[in-house]
Formats: sequence, structure tokens, C-alpha cells
Amino acid sequence: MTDIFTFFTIQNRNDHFDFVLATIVISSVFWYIWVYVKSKRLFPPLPPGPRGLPIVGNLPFLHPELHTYFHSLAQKHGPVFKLWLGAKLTIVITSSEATRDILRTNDVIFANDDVPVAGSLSTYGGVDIVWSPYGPEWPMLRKICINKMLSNATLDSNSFSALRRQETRRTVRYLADRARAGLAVNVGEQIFVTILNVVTQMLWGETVADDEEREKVGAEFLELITEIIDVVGKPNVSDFFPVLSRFDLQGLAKRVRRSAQRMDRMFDRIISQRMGMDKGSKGNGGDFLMVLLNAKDEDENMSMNHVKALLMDMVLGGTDTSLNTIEFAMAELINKLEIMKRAQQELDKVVGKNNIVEEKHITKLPYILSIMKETLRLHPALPLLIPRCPSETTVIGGYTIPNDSKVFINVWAIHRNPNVWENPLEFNPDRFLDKGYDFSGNDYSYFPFGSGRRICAGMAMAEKVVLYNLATLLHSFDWRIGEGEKVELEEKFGILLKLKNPLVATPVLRLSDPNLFL
Ligand code: HEM
Repeated sequence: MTDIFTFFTIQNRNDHFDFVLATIVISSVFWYIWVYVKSKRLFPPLPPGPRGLPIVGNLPFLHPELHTYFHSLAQKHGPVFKLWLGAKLTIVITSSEATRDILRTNDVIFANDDVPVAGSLSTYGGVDIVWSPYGPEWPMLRKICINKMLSNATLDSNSFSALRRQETRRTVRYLADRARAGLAVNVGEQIFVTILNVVTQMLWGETVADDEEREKVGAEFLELITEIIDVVGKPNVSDFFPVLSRFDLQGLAKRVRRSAQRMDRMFDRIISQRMGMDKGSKGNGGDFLMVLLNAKDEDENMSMNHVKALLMDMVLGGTDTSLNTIEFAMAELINKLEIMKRAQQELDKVVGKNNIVEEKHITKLPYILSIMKETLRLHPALPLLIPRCPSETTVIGGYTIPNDSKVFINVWAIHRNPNVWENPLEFNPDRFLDKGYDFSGNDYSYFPFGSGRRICAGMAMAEKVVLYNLATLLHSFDWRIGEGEKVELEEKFGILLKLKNPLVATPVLRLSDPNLFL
């Protein structure tokens, strides 16, 4: 059961409580009667779903691991079912067919995301790509990101690939030192620092000089990113009863506002540094921030808040998603050493043991690519994608889906459908070797980057970062945990899925030439 309602107890001591309770009860009773009468007249009807309580609906029964909870409800109520989360009608989709109806046939109608209060507060009122409504601003922002920052051509430019190489090599040096000392490492923490440095340096080229300072800045970002992603993924009473949002009963708006303000101050510092640096030599910056500032100068519809919100998207969207994917992959491989061995054999054949992995190798490593695909099948980074909000009432799977409802697509459950995937719970990269599944979102049995207009904007970068780092970790090191132990693969739900317990393992040098660890 959720702890959402603990706030009622806390509020009992609060002077506002009577007023709040009265507001909930009166408005909800009227609303409930109105919705009930209205839904009875609908044809086709609303989808089926579990019975809820008056006013609060199914909220008290929500399990914090939403992806598995929704999966179990789908077994009982079918692939399209409904829940009332307070005043919010919520639809959950768990079939490829219904997903196709939404993301292909009715893509435009479902191209708006359902913006949570915390999402809006963390992105300057939702003016970023993720939360912008499907209107004139969203394609403008997406075009800038994809064409000028996240295209293969930009990402493959010498300066950016050198930067990714430099960060990955720095991590290899650190891991080699730990290996020589026989010390275990928190794999996720190391990869986070690598990816964060890649993303932030691509954004504003601000290299943090020495390791100590690098760790400090990394730690501050880690804290802010973790906090914002955590709050955005939490069930929030203000989203379920918008009338109550001004009271911020769980204090989530306050928390996210505080982190967003700290992030904003960091952005301000970097932007003013960049603007100062480029006085008289505008355009020579060569980083994403320069691209964004130029775009702002050229387009009067673009404001400084757009610039900062896009920075936020890149920092939030570009780090934990790739990190969690690498961490899940490593955890699966440490538990299945025969798969790790096959990956290493492929690397030894393509890269060689007297060489180091370069980005040019990654297109020649089909087995490592299948490991990435299989990892994203079993542990998709966004297990429920980003909830959509239809702009028109539509019929999906024989049921009415009203406009303004919140629609979750349970990609996590679809990726485990036993009618499509043989032994769906087994980690088996072979299933991708001879099958044509890719990341394009055209097959609704497998779409870890989403599909349609809102498909991930950073797919090209994700593929590079995940494959290059995974290949390097496997080529340079063997990985050990305690004799007879297994890595705990339990997942923790949030808007981003992650390992519940961090992966801690000991690297062991695999290559004999010490120069290959520089
Ligand atoms: C393994 C890594 C990643 C995975 C699995 C992933 C997955 C996703 C998914 C599932 C969505 C939602 C799509 C939908 O609702 O249909 C999304 C959206 C998005 N992603 Fe990624 N992502 C990854 C990495 C990245 C990176 C590296 C960036 C940028 C640097 C990025 C930027 C974005 C943005 C801006 C959106 C919003 C797109 C829009 O609403 O138009 N992602 N991603």
C-alpha cells in the first residue's frame, strides 16, 4: 500500500486541515457523481478496472513498483484497463496491438505528455522537449536538438568522439588502479561520472581540471539529478487532485523547486562564463551551449528559459538512462559468465588483445549490440515510457479513452510477453542475433526508446555511449564478485528503472600490456 495518505495524519496538526478536507470532500463528491453519470452514458464504455473507493479511487491500493503492479492488474482486467487515481482517470496499456493504435494510428492525438507538477517545476514551467505540448514550440526545440546536437554527424565529429574517448580512458585508468590493488568498485558510480562528464563537456565544454574537483562537481550533479528524477517519479497528490496543488501536501513541489533552483544557479554560472568567453568570437565555442545561444539569438520565440530547459533535458535524459542500462547489462553478465566470455571473444577477434576499444569498432560487434538490446528488453530504462495525455477522446481496443486522461504504456510488460518472447524472463542476447528487432520503434513488441513523434531524441548518443563503455569494460577487465555469490537483480521503479542495490564488483586486468590501461 502506498504511503501517500500519511500526509493526512501530518495535516491533522495543521490549521488548514479542516479546510483542505472539506474542499476534498465537497468537490470530490460532486465530481464523482458527475463522472459516474457521464461514464455510464459512454459508448463504447470505459475500459474495465479494479474497483476503487469513493473519492480517492484506486490510490490507496497502488503499489510503489508500478510496472509490476500494473502487469499483475493486466492479467486480471485485460490489456487495456483503467484506474482512478484520485480525480485522474488513468489508462494502462499492456498489448502491442493497443500500443500500435496509440503510437502509430493515433500518434498526433497522443503526442502530448501528461505533465506532472514536479516535471513542470523542474523545467521552467515545462518549456523543455520532454514536457512541451505538441504545438509549434516542441518541433522547434526537437529540431535544434536532433539536427544540431544529437545527430550522428555532430556526435561523430572529431572533437566529440575524442572527448568520449578521453572520459572512458580516464575511467579505465581508475579501474586498473583498483584492479591492481584488488579492490571492488561501485560500477554504477564510476560509469555515472564518465557519462556525466561526457554529457556536460559536450554541453558546455567545461572540463573539470583535477580528479578531486571532478568528483565534487559530479557529486553535486549526482545529488541533484537523483533528487529531481526521484521526485518526478513519485505519486503526487497534487497531480491526482489538481485543486489541492497549491497546498503541496507532500512537500514534493518544495523539494523539486529547491533542486531546480540549485541546478539553475549552476546553469547561470556556466552560461555567463560562456557568454563572457565568446565575446567577439561568437560561434567558435563549438559546444551545445553555443549552438543553443546562437539559436536563441536567431529565433525570437526562443528564450533563455528554453536554453536552460534544454540543458536540463540533456543532463537528466542523457545520464541515468545510459548509466542504468550499462549497470543492468554488467549485472546480468556477471551472473552469466558464459555470456560475458562470448562477448569478450567477439572483442578479442574484432579489437584484439593488443589494442584498445575505439568507437569505430562498435558497428562490428553484433553480440555486444544484442546484449544492449536484451538488457533494454528486460530492463527498459523508462518502463512506462512517459505517460501520454490524448488531446481528443479516442477508441482504443474497443474502449473509450477520454481526452485528458493519463495513459501509461507498460513497455516493461510488453517486452516480457510470453506469446512473443520464448522464456521471456531469461537473459539471452542470442534472441536478437538473427531477428530484425531494432530501436526504431516500428515494432510494438520491442520499443525501448518509445515510438512515433515522441521517440527518444537521444537515441544515437545512447547507442554510442552504452556500446562503447560496455565494450571497454568487458575488453579491459574480467569482473568478479564473492565466490558462489550472485548479483541481486531486483529492480527499483521510478520514472527511470534502476537496480535496487548498486552493483559492486572487482575488476581484474585482462590485457597484459600496461600501456593498454592508459
Ligand atoms: C539507453 C539510453 C536511453 C533510453 C533507453 C531512452 C529512452 C527514452 C524513452 C523511452 C523516451 C520516451 C519516448 C516515448 O514516450 O515514446 C525518451 C525520451 C527522450 N529522451 Fe531518451 N533514452 C535514452 C537516452 C537519452 C539520451 C542520451 C538523451 C539526450 C542526451 C535522451 C533524450 C531524450 C529526450 C529529450 C526525450 C523526449 C523526447 C520528446 O518528448 O520529444 N535520451 N527516451
